[in-house]
Amino acid sequence: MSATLDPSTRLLTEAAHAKINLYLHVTGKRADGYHLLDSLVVFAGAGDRLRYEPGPEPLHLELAGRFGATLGADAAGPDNLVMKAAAALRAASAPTAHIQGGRLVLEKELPVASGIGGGSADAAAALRLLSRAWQANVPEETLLQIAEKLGADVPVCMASQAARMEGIGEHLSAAPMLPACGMVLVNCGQAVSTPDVFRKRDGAFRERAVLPAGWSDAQSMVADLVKLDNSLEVPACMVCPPVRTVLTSLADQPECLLARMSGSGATCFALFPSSLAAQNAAGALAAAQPSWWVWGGGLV
Ligand SMILES: C[C@@](CO)(OP(=O)(O)O)[C@H](O)COP(=O)(O)OP(=O)(O)OC[C@H]1O[C@@H](n2ccc(N)nc2=O)[C@H](O)[C@@H]1O
Ligand SMILES: Nc1ncnc2c1ncn2[C@@H]1O[C@H](COP(=O)(O)OP(=O)(O)O)[C@@H](O)[C@H]1O
Repeated sequence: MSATLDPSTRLLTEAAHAKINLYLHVTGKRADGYHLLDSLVVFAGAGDRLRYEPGPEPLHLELAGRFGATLGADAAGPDNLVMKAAAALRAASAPTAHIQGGRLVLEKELPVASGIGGGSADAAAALRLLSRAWQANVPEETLLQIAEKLGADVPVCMASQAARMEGIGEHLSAAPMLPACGMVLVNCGQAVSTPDVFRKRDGAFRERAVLPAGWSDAQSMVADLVKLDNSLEVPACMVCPPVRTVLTSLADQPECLLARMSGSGATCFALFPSSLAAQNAAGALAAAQPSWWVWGGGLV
């Protein structure tokens, strides 16, 4: 059945969840300048949402949501990662595919250029959604190659499930069994450029982490995570000093188990024993700092 005949909204919407790096070790650097990473990636309930209404060509994108306007004037054009994903999928689709135009609406609820991979999650959501809607029939392996070309974080966002990420982001393996826990995300409002932060990183490379098969509770996970770190936290603080204030504010919250920066920043996360504890902390932080973006809840 073609996507135009299918009235199901579920088929034509996709969540683009925030990607959080529980730790991020920069373990080396490739000849082309890209950095080798070792990271445990999880996905938070927070996210953007992508909707598709199939229609005549051309395909166009509309931006909505809290951060829809932050992306800039040309943001809905061909440089948007959603449109890049659509173009790449169109080129790789099977001859039998039902490619259409119509309207994509991106509800942008995640802060932009903030270390939680919002753009990457949007690109992955577009690949999942349009593959289905267009019956593109693109092999999984080709989809992952397309994802890799769109950005280092896009492959892990395809499944949107906890994973260990290595290489420059293309080597994915199973994450340890994760315990239930709560998470708070805070962004101070300053966009941070990923290449700038990588450029500022200095000093020895970190080793690949040794991880257990799983953790039974949040406390034992944190006991291991504190031995690891985010290699980009120090350079990100040089680029964006308010990250330090955010980390201190998170660590000061009752029941906070760990406060750390995600990706290349500036968004920081804190782990809590439960979603309820995280929601309480998020409420307190949002009241104290109305200009910050604050989210509290659980993992996907
Ligand atoms: C640092 C991480 C960690 O998860 O997250 P974010 O801060 O972006 O969320 C990612 O590796 C970012 O992935 P992504 O944002 O897709 O990066 P890309 O667009 O591919 O690359 C942007 C730029 O970052 C640098 N880069 C990125 C990834 C990597 N492994 N090494 C790098 O040196 C390069 O200068 C590159 O030109
Ligand atoms: N759909 C999109 N959402 C966010 N950023 C996008 C999107 N499309 C293109 N970009 C560009 O990608 C860059 C990285 O964005 P983002 O994925 O939010 O960063 P990060 O991975 O650090 O959270 C931004 O500077 C923005 O200009």
